[in-house]
Amino acid sequence: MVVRLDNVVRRYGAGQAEVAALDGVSLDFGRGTFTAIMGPSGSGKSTLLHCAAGLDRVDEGQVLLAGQDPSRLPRRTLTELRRDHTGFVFQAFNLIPTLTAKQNVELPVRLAGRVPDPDQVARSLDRVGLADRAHHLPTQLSGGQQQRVAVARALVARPRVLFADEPTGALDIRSSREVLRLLRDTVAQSGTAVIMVTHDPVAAAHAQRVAFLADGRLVGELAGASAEKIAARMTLLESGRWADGQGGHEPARSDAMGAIGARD
Ligand SMILES: Nc1ncnc2c1ncn2[C@@H]1O[C@H](COP(=O)(O)OP(=O)(O)OP(=O)(O)O)[C@@H](O)[C@H]1O
Repeated sequence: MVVRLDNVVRRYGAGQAEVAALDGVSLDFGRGTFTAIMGPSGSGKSTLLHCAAGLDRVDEGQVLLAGQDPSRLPRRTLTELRRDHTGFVFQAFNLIPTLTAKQNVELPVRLAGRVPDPDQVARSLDRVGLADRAHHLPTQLSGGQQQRVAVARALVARPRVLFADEPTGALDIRSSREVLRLLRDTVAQSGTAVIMVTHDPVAAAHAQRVAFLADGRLVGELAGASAEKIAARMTLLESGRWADGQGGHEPARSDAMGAIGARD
C-alpha cells in the first residue's frame, strides 16, 4: 500500500465553530492505482489530500505514507519522505516564471541538494511530450503544456504517489484530456499511485476508482464508471436532500447515503 488512511479525523476551529473536515475516513491507495476524490464544496477533499501527503496533521486515526506515519516523524525526516516519495500538481501549475521548462523540472532535484541527471530530466520532458520545448519559459507555453511541465517536475524524482489538486481546473477540454491521459499512462507505466481531487466528472472518469466525500465522510465509491454515472452521483450528493442531512437531520442523511450506496 502506498498511502493508507485509517479512520482519519481532522477538525478545524474550536467550540461552536469547530468543523470536522474529515470525520472518520478510511481509504487505501495501492501501487499503480489512479483514484479521483470528488464531493461537494467543503466536503473535505483538499483536507484529505493534505493529510494523506503529510502536509497537515490528523486529530484522530492514522495516515501511512510509504509505510510511515508522518505524525511520528521528525520534521526533517518528514521533509525527506515527502521529497523522495511524493509529487504534487496544482490547478495553477505553479511553475517558476523566470525558469525554462527544463530548469523547472530540475528544480526539485536542485532543492534536494543534488545535481540533476540530464538524461533523467530529458526523459521526464520527453515522457510528457515536451522534449522540443525544454528551453521555453512558461509564458511561451500553452496552459496544457505548462501543466505537462508541472507533471514532469512532479515525476522527476520517481515518486510513489502523485497528488493532483484540480490539475485540469484551468485547462480547456483538449488540454485536460492530454494531461489526464498523461496521468493514466504514468500510473500504468511507472506504478506511481495518482490521487486526484476534481470537480469534473469527465476528469474523474479517467481514474480507475472515484471516492465520494460528503461532510467529511466517505459516502461511496465507483470503479470504472462513466462520466455520466459519476455526474449522477455528484448531483445526488449536491442535492438539497443531502444538505437537509446536515445539522442533525440524520434520517435524511442516511437516506442519501443509502441511495448512493456506501461502497460499491
Ligand atoms: N484551515 C482551515 N481552518 C478552518 N476550517 C477549515 C480549514 N481548512 C478547511 N476548513 C473547513 O473544512 C471543511 C473542508 O474543507 P476542504 O477545503 O477540505 O473542502 P473541499 O472539499 O476541498 O472544498 P472545495 O471543493 O470548495 O475546495 C470546510 O468546511 C472548510 O471550511
